[in-house]
Amino acid sequence: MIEPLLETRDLCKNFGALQATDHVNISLVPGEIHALIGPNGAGKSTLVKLIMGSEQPSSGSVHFAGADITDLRRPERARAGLGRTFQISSLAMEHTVLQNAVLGALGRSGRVMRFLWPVMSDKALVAQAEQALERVGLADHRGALTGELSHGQRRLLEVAVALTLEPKAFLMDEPMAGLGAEGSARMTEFLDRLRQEAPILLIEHDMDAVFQLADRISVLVYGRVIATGTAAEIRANAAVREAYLGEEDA
Ligand SMILES: Nc1ncnc2c1ncn2[C@@H]1O[C@H](COP(=O)(O)OP(=O)(O)OP(=O)(O)O)[C@@H](O)[C@H]1O
Repeated sequence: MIEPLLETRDLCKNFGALQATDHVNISLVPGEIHALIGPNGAGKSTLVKLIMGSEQPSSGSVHFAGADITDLRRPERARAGLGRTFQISSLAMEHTVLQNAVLGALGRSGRVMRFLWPVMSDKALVAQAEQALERVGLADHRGALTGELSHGQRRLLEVAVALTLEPKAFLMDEPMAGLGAEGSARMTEFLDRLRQEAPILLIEHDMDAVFQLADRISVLVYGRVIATGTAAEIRANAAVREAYLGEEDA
C-alpha cells in the first residue's frame, strides 16, 4: 500500500452540542486527487480548517509527511508543505498580478513582510513568482491590476500564489466556484496535471469536475464519512445516492 502523505485519524470537532466532524479518517496519497463532497453544512470546510490548523480538533490527530502536525500552528503547517487555496479570495486587488505572486513567494522565504518596493527588486522572488504565473497561464497578465482580472483568472492567480510555496500537498476549497464552462475546463485541465507534483484534497460542488478528476471520492454527511471510493463506486453506493446524489436528482 502507498504510504499516505496526509492523514486524519479519528478526527472530531464539536461546536457545543453539534458534532461538525465525527471520527473522520481520511487520507491523501501521492499522485491522487481525493475529492470531498457532501450536502451543505456536512462539515467540509470544518475538516479543511482542522487540517490546515485554523481550527483545533476536539480529539483525534492530523499527520503529514510522516509527522503528527496536530499541535502545529497554521503558518508552521504551510511551511511544512501544506498549500491551500481559499473559497474567498485572499488577493490584494490593488496590486498587480506579479506583486501578488511575489508576496506569495515572500511567505515561503520565511522573511518578515517588508515594503513591496524592495521585495519587487528581489530577483529570486520575482523569478519564482514569474514561473508560477507561467504555469497557470497568466504570464501575459503579470503587469495587470488584480482587480481587473476576470473571476476565472483570479482563481488561477490564487493557485499561482499557492504554487510559489512549492507545497507537497494541496487543499483546495471550491476552485471551480463561479467559473464559467471555459474557466472550469481550464482549471480542470490544470489540476489534472498538478496532481503528479502534489496530491490534492479537493472540496468542490461542481460534480462534473469531481467525477472527471477524482481518483477517490469521500462523501461527508453530518460530519461523518459515509463512503470512500472511486467515482464508479460512489455513483453505485445506495447510501450515497440516498444522502446526497438523490438530493441532487430531486
Ligand atoms: N465556528 C462555528 N461555530 C459553530 N458552528 C459551526 C462553526 N463552524 C461551522 N459550524 C457548523 O458546523 C457544521 C458544518 O459546517 P461546515 O461549514 O464545515 O460545512 P460545509 O460542508 O463546509 O458546508 P458548505 O458546503 O455549506 O460550505 C454546520 O452545521 C455549521 O453551522
